[in-house]
Amino acid sequence: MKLEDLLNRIPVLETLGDTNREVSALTFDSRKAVENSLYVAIKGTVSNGHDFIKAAIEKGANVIVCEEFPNEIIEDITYLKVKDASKTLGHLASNFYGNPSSKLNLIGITGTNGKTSTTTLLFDVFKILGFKSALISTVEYRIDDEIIPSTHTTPDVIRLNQILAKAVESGCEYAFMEVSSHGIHQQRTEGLQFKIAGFTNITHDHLDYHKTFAEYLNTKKRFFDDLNSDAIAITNVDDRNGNVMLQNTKATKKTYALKTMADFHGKITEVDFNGMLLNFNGKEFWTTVTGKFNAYNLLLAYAVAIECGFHEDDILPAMSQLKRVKGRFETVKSDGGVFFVVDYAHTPDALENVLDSINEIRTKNERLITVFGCGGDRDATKRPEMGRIATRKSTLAIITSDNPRTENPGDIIKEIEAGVEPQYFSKYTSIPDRREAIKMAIKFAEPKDIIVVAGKGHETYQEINGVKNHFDDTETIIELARLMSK
Ligand SMILES: CC(=O)N[C@H]1[C@@H](OP(=O)(O)OP(=O)(O)OC[C@H]2O[C@@H](n3ccc(=O)[nH]c3=O)[C@H](O)[C@@H]2O)O[C@H](CO)[C@@H](O)[C@@H]1O[C@H](C)C(=O)N[C@@H](C)C(=O)N[C@H](CCC(=O)O)C(=O)O
Ligand SMILES: Nc1ncnc2c1ncn2[C@@H]1O[C@H](COP(=O)(O)OP(=O)(O)OP(=O)(O)O)[C@@H](O)[C@H]1O
Ligand SMILES: N[C@H](CCC[C@H](N)C(=O)O)C(=O)O
Ligand SMILES: [Mg+2]
Repeated sequence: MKLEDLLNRIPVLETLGDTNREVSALTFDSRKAVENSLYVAIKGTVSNGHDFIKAAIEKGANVIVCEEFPNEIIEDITYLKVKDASKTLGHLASNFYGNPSSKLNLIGITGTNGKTSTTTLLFDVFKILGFKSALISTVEYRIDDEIIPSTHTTPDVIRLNQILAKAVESGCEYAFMEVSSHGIHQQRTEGLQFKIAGFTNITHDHLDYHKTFAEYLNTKKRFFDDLNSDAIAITNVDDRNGNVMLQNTKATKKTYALKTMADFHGKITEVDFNGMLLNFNGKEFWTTVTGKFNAYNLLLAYAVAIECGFHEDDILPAMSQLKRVKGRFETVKSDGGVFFVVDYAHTPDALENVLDSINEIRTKNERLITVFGCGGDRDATKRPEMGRIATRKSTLAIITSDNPRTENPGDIIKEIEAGVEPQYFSKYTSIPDRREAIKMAIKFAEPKDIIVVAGKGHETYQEINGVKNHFDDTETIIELARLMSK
């Protein structure tokens, strides 16, 4: 593509060198620069991309976009100075890939919990309705039936535009994507044109990165602040910060709730391990997707589908056919009658919701055993809170490991234990090896008891010191339950 076309509507403060040249590719990583590519120097969390300008040129980049010109200016290279390189990258990526986000209906979902669930439910509903869509999620990226492995919940803006361009080319009319707070903060969604933005909820997570809850909240809000006036913003007004999200948006505002008045109002009529009987805006339907929190995800998906122009008489029957989302309140019943719930709850709020959902369903004759841990190199303040919640809400909590990464598993466990209240000291035990922890839960369980294995959901690995060893909660449960004939 011609550099002059690529720069269409992008403000440049100062130019050195010739702008009449072809650009073969875009990159923000010097190691991935190729012949005649354009390298954008970004100030990151660990290093500064400006230090790699020379390395990018050595690999073939001949256009450099940066916030400060380097000391050494090389002949035949074009240097463009911009105010904000990250922001500029977003607009360059959109231009380079032909502005794909404006050629389909892009729907972004943000919030602490429920993004993967809601986007996946939407992708599945639209498939049932007969539409081809793209999905960008923590679990996987999809272009209709094609599955692309996921690296980030919200990938970088070049990758995003690549996927969206491919989706447009494949005839997708919709794209459902998760918008993480890291993604917003690092401007990975810059330049994308969202048709609808949805908010699930906001609770404690990622304070290692955002430092304070106020900053985390503000980052999420920025996604709505940046929407165009022709977009639609849908928020959960049962969440105490639901309205905050829409304070400064130019988009049309819509609300959904189970507890309060809202444009989209839902009610749970019945809920058990097999599914839920729900009532959305006065119409009842049954779904096998269960767990109280999933009523919120389904309601947001319903609101999005209505705002896309579909009729409730088409949406609700499609919702009745939905399957559960991988690793989100997935249930397994062993031959011995023990009930397992595998769930990706890795935040205090998510764990509380899962345990509350089960406690509302169970008759209390059965015991609830919770196996969980907390990730290493992630927000450590979640740890004591999760320890407190698990012991408060279960008959027995077994504290174990969940991706220790570079941390010592024993130290993480100690931080979780520190949150257990004295009256519950007898309600927990700690077993660092996750397989052994699940084994202990099964040994302890009697028919009809419920074992929740939380934190890893769909994950198929346990990450220790940069190595991802195969580990799958569901697989381990099935194997151990069979071996132990429970
Ligand atoms: C903390 C964080 O989010 N880091 C992301 C960030 O990297 P960074 O800012 O640390 O990059 P850096 O190492 O400081 O480098 C700065 C710049 O120099 C460039 N560089 C660096 C070295 C070199 O030799 N040459 C070079 O050009 C880098 O490409 C970069 O542009 O930008 C990179 C490119 O987009 C991301 O891949 C990277 O994600 C890391 C791997 C990551 O683990 N991120 C997680 C925390 C994340 O983003 N998670 C969220 C939310 C998860 C959820 O709760 O769902 C997600 O959306 O996945
Ligand atoms: N609407 C919701 N409200 C509260 N908790 C939820 C909700 N939806 C899901 N959860 C809980 O959060 C867990 C993670 O759900 P999901 O993967 O959909 O969230 P996410 O926002 O994509 O998370 P991540 O930040 O890891 O991408 C679920 O396993 C469940 O325990
Ligand atoms: N996207 C989240 C997922 C956490 C999942 C949990 N299993 C862990 O490793 O902490 C994160 O990277 O913080
Ligand atoms: Mg997710």
